[in-house]
Amino acid sequence: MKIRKISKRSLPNAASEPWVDATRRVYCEGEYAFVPVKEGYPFDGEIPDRRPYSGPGYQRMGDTLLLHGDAPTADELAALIAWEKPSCVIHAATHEGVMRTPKASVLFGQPHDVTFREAGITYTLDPSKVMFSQGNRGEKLRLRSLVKPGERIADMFAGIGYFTLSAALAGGNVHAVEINPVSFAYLEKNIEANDLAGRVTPELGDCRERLFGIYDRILMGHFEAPDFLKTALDHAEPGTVLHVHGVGDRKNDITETLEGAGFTYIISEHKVKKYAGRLWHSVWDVNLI
Ligand SMILES: C[S@+](CC[C@H](N)C(=O)[O-])C[C@H]1O[C@@H](n2cnc3c(N)ncnc32)[C@H](O)[C@@H]1O
Repeated sequence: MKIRKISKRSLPNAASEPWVDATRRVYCEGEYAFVPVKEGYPFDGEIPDRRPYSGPGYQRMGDTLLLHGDAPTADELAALIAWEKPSCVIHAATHEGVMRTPKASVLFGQPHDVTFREAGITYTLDPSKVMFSQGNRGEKLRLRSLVKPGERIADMFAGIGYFTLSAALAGGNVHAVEINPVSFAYLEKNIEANDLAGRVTPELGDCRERLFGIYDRILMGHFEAPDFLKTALDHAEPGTVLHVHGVGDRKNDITETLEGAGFTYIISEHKVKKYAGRLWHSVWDVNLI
């Protein structure tokens, strides 16, 4: 690949130059950027073409990469590090227990807090300590489109603010309950960072004991959420909407609990993301009528 060697600082100015081959990636080392040059333009030298990374999928969070599923081979890991130049690579084989704590092994570097933006929201977390799924992005955006300003909302499983921040950004007043003190500390940080302190009341504890009064909308972003539905219904009335997450087919469990509690309802199912094998992570929207 033909390149021109320029300082990294002048990279933004160079982006619109006619000689830049924008179909290839710029390679950076230290203070310098090696910018691919189009055919027919002067160049400073040639470097070997880098083969695009083609190993297992990953999430980038700040300068840290997170892989799920099977651990990468040594060659795949080396290729990923060469391609992305992260400061840390973490493999989370699975998430454990009710707190959904990552079962993480560090493959490269030292885990640390990372800050990144997703759909206009800033998140800080340490991916080796708490979970974050980019697969929930569509559901967060859907939630944002549903929430109306001033709604009283309970988030029973707030985590680091996965759904709380989206609901608050849309104008809801969110009571955000989280049982894990590590996640809770990030939740508080993320509320501040997004200037949402006026709209979110965070509370550390078990949602089965912490909900208070009646809500217009109840967020139940946990795979075992159908088992918590009775608690949620104690804080609901006709007009309340519940978003009950689960893995596999939990619709019958949900409707049985609703009918047992004497509610009439409309229920609709939305797929969030593939979970494992043929299983889906879904959310059932329940409108109480
Ligand atoms: C955010 S994670 C699940 C996220 C998302 N549904 C996913 O896996 O794609 C669920 C959160 O609920 C919290 N949690 C579990 N049981 C709880 C309880 N009884 N009360 C409050 N929070 C709880 C966990 O600590 C965890 O942070």
